[in-house]
Amino acid sequence: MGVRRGGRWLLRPVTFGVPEGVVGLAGPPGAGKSTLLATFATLRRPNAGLLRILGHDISNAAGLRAARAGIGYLPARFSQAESMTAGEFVAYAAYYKRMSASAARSMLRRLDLADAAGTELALLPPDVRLRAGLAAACVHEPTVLLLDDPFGDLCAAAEPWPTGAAGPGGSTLTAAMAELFPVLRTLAPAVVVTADATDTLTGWCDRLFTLARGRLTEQPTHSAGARRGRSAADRRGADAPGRQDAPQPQAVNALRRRPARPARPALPQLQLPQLAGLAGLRVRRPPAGSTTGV
Ligand SMILES: Nc1ncnc2c1ncn2[C@@H]1O[C@H](COP(=O)(O)OP(=O)(O)OP(=O)(O)O)[C@@H](O)[C@H]1O
Repeated sequence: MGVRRGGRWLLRPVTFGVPEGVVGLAGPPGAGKSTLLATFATLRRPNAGLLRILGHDISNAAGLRAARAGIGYLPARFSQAESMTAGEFVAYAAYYKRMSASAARSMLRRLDLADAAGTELALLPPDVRLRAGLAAACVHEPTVLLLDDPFGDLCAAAEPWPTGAAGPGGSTLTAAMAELFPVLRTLAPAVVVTADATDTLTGWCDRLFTLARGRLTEQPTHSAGARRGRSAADRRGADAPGRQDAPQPQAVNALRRRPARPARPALPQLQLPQLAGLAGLRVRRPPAGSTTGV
């Protein structure tokens, strides 16, 4: 199939298949990754050729309906829902997928979101917010999971801070990826995940492709074991002996090529009761022995 947009081929007509496992798709901004993923998600039609999903030809209504039932799709910017709590967001997804509220609750538990369920998406750290997005995309247990730039916020959070101070850094990103990728593998038999930088996905996927100037090219994936070994080393901490001589993780090198973000004004450090007061809420103290803290 082929995909065109804005008068040019984003994917020149080509025959290919997406196998089981985790398939990475990397390419520079504007290369067409989001458009290709939206095509896989059946939100767009191919401009040439035929697209079959799970054996269904999506050019007829019955095939389209059957294919859609097996697809989970997380667009790049689901943050429009940021004033919803994680629990509301997953419940809303369940409602639209005609799943029960208990399916939503079970997915929240499965993605370790029970404590975060009552917190607005905007207030959650990027990795937890991503897990909420995954829970919403997978509440109906899809066979094909399409994730558009899911690590974008994590990558941005790992950038050095514009003040010049060291940010959380690539080791935090690598540790988060080391936790997220095994989870991704359990969510659907086939997972397609995009990123701007190839290095972000190298070592994590079973197959890795780049999309540039309308062509898909398969790249070496390197072994996931090497990546796991590196993340274990990263988690041992920046002060570990020999750390400074060690090669930088590839993900960090990729981040360095990103343009710096504008500086954010420093926020005063407020305690929970003050924040709640600003929002007009009353804070209930947790019962003694509670681990949630709120
Ligand atoms: N609404 C539109 N109308 C016309 N052309 C568009 C439109 N949106 C995007 N395009 C074109 O499609 C190209 C691919 O956009 P797409 O968002 O799929 O790229 P991408 O690789 O996902 O990039 P990014 O990571 O920046 O989202 C863009 O370079 C642009 O030329």
